[in-house]
Amino acid sequence: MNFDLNEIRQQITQVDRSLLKLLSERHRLALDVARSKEITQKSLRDVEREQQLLRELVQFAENHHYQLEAQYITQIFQRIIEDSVLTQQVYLQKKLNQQREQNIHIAFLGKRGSYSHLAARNYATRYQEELVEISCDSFSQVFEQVQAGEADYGILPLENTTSGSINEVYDLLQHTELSLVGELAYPIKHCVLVNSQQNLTEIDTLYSHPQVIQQCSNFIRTLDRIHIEYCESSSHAMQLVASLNKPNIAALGNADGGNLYGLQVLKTDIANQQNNITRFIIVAKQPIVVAPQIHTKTLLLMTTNKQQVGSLVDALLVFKKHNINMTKLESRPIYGQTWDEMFYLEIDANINNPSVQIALEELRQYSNYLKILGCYPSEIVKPVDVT
Ligand SMILES: C=C(O[C@@H]1C=C(C(=O)O)C=C[C@H]1O)C(=O)O
Repeated sequence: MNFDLNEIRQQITQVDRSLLKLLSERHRLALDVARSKEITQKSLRDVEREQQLLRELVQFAENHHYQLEAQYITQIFQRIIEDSVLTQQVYLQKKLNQQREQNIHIAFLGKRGSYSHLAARNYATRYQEELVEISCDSFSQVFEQVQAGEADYGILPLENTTSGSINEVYDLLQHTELSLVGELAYPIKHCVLVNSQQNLTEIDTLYSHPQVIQQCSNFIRTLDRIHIEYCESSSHAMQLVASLNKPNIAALGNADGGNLYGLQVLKTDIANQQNNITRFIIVAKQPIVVAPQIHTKTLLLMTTNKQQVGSLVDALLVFKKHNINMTKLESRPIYGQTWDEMFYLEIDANINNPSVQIALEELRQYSNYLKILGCYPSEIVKPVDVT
């Protein structure tokens, strides 16, 4: 038995490299699968195959006495499968929409290090593009930059698992000519960021964006006599705290962003909910076509006839009749029309599918106004249930 730490660590490094090599091999095979499905038009996701695969892996480990927990195996392979599905999606979408740009200009709220910036980086990486950053001061500026052709895409947060819908973005969608072309789920991990390692009790002022403050309200309530300074974005807050360089102030933001401004993490994981994820949408000037093999979502904007009793129910029943799953229903006031409401409906559907087109035609009978805001690949890969 060898107990030399350096030597054992060298062996671990070797094993990790072998794992990486195998992961890259699997990644390459996923691309071959995508090419095959491009020809056969077979659905990209095969839940039965995934379940079978996971069950067999757990059984295989058990038969070989690997001493690895079933849950551990399942979680790791669910993550691997997620990468495989998204890799295939990107391949099919790039082929179909003939994206040839070397780099993509993405407009986002805030400065470098904001959550929107980190999500934009993620989106560009997923599509294997070089990101050209276009930092904006407001959500409306993100829309304007894309409209003006300064940016290819705009990235905007639509909802968060802790604080819910981002109304301002929903309202801006009411008036835009842009189309939704994608979505992205980004895990949000809020931290307290400071200039130097001080004690939490020395802090009397917190700087951040209102959404972040709301998402960390339980933690903030535990602090004595704290003053809140609202900022345009969490990155503005981080930059301000870094430039003021005072011991009594802190920014709430993410560790990666804080790092860009030379801030240190004083406390991590301060959000009310551990599972704090923001769903971003990606907007562009032109709509995209989504390959039929891909799990697709469509966002609709609709008003119903208020004079007609049960008009919203009638509208929603159209989806039931056509076996279309609705993933979200949101309502927002219409400015200038007191008590009138605009409905946002997100459905699991591809508008190029003839049966979906029939359903949308039927929906028009129950709506005064109906607009397709966009049809886009769902980039949220729900893990299969293997219990
Ligand atoms: C790779 C495939 O595509 C998807 C990804 C899977 C995987 O990575 O193992 C399994 C089934 C599909 O949901 C496949 O169909 O085999």
